[in-house]
Amino acid sequence: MQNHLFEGNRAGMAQDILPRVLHRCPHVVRHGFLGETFASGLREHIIAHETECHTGMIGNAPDGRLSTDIRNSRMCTSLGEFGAVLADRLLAFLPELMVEMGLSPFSPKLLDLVAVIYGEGGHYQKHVDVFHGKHRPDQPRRVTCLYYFSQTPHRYTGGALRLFSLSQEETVDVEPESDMLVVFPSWLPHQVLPVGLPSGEFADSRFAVTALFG
Ligand SMILES: O=C(O)CCC(=O)C(=O)O
Ligand SMILES: [Fe+2]
Repeated sequence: MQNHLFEGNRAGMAQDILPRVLHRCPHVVRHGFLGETFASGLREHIIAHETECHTGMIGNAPDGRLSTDIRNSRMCTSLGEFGAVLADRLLAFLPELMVEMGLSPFSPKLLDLVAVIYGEGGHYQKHVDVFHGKHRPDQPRRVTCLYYFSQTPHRYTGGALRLFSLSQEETVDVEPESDMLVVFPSWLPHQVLPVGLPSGEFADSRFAVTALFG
């Protein structure tokens, strides 16, 4: 009898909860997250540190060879005071953002924070952020926060963030704006659509900070 009840509940859950998880792209968008002064200050900071922005590659070949096939972007970890301010604000906001996405709140810990710059030919193929690679298997990522800080209207082409539901049937395209925050669970598949940079100017690139919490 108990088994029947359990089976019944499980079937109910599958009908009720699974489709909502499978076909949803849980995410939160906040326009004007830290103010234009912060966004333009961070932009000027990164432009001044252009020489410290290195091409970020991913080892996808069996021999661990790095390539720009999966991801073509430059990364900068020298965010100065901007990084600390952003991390603090995100830590303060995350509990309410989790509730807004319908996900369980947790005590977030900052795992990674990096500025990512996409110029001509920049892109990031569909991926999830959950795995931290073989170096830190003990710290799975739970939430991805993206803070965009290219000037609006932007001078690059393309570059939308595409979110996919787990079923792959639903997609949401988010057009980055200056001082905009986007948050989603790190298990959600997502992609950066190809970027063009007609001016060729580093200052006109697609700028974002990726902050990962676990
Ligand atoms: O910049 C974006 O819109 C997404 C970047 C991303 O997926 C990542 O850094 O893991
Ligand atoms: Fe990602």
